[in-house]
Amino acid sequence: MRKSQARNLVQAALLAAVTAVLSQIQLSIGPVPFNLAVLGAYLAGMLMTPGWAVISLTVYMAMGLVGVPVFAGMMAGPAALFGKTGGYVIGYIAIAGVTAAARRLDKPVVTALGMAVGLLLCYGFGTAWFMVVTGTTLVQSLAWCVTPFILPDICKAACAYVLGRLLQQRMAQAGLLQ
Ligand SMILES: O=C(O)CCCC[C@@H]1SC[C@@H]2NC(=O)N[C@@H]21
Repeated sequence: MRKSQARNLVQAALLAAVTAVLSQIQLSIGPVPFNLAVLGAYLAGMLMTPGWAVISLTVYMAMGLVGVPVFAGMMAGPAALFGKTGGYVIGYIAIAGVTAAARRLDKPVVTALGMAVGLLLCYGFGTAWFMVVTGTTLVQSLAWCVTPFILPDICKAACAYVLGRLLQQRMAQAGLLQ
């Protein structure tokens, strides 16, 4: 295995682990919890190529699927992934991939747009999944799955942008950035 590939693997694993930890910083505010997993997905997008960002969040999802308690509230297993909030976990992969693809163009506005598109995809998967699993109407699902999170999730995106830029600079100095 080439050195750069090994480095990418380690970074992807680290960001999956960071997302797992951030996912546990949560508040139960209704059927969908508030947590910081989205921040982990954004950081993966800020720090890795699109392919590796997608791999990182897929590893996060796979860890949860096989029983590692990485989902919100230390949940794990197929029942958790296919439960009412499982759609967001697919959405994290979209956030990481779209953010990373937008960041490649190296324009703050494009990165912000990519972050917004990723979040919309995450909300789309999360809400559709929630509706299918619970049989809730669209209006009620949006009230539970999207409305309470818009402002906090924008703040998470802004934090990830600032933190990501700082880490990018440090990683570039250390020769770790692609
Ligand atoms: O069961 C899980 O691990 C998924 C939890 C999903 C929480 C979603 S992610 C987008 C939105 N922002 C939050 O803080 N909570 C919801």
